[in-house]
Amino acid sequence: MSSELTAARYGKDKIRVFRVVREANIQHIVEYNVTSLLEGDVSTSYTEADNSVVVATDSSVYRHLLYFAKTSPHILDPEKFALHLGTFFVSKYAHIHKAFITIEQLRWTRISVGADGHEHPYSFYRDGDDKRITKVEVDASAGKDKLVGKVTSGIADLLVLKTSGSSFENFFKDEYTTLVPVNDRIFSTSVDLSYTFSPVQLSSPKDDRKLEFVVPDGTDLSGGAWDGIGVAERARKVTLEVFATDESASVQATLYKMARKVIAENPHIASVTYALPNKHYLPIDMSYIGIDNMTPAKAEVFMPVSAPSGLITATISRK
Ligand SMILES: O=c1[nH]c(=O)c2[nH]c(=O)[nH]c2[nH]1
Repeated sequence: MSSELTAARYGKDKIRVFRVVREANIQHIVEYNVTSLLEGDVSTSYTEADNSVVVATDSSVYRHLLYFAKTSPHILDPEKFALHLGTFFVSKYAHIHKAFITIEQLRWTRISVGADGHEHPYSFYRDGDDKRITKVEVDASAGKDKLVGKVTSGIADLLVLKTSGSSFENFFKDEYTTLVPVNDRIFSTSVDLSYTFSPVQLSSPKDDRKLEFVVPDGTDLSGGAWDGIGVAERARKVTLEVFATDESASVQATLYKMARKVIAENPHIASVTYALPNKHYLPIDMSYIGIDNMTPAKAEVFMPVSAPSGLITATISRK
């Protein structure tokens, strides 16, 4: 039998880090779960037990992440922070050619206080279980002076439900069809969204603490236009608004409207993928006691079904 190593990637997973940024009158926080993985000329560590090529996951990967959490000017901005960290890894280590940084950001929202409901400068609450996800690849395989940053971000676990404004009719029917068409039903899903930015060319930081973003035409986007935080806010808002207001003919049709709007509102987004489980809530048949709970307008008692669910996915790309 013969075999060979065809892929290898290693690093640190489930790194939990919390950072406070203190300004004179306000404090900012982020809580991240980070995965930081490296690829490069490390095959002998697997095939010959040669640890000399291993940038140890503790001493380098984890300790550098902590150092960057303390010093990076981009810590509050997950896309830029991940690009900064990835750029550092592939720049510092000659034999590391790719870095893969995944950041899951937990929600902390400012508490509103007082009669005017103003935002408190240093008190926060968890206002949702959904996470903001950023996946960054920094690719130095074309050369250490030709770094490319590939960024996909999105949302996970955004649980939503509407009690009307959703139908499912006129679907394909054959001898297996038992599903009854409905013009009004509960629609619930746990939104999994990811959107891909156009790749960015990065320059290796001469000073660790800086990171220049340079797009192919030479325009410096470090200031505003390439705005991961803004995209994330708009994408979450569009997702919730379209979900709430669409007269949904199906999960498929609503998904498509959401994705098109995310692309229309965000010029740097090249494609959008949604994965939407159709979390079924089944009306209970109460005809045994003479009560109509099955016609859509009279359906009030439902059984939430945890499994199975439908799963509707699609990718919509900019033309
Ligand atoms: O919105 C829906 N899409 C489907 O593809 C489907 N299939 C199904 O049984 N119910 C639904 N609902």
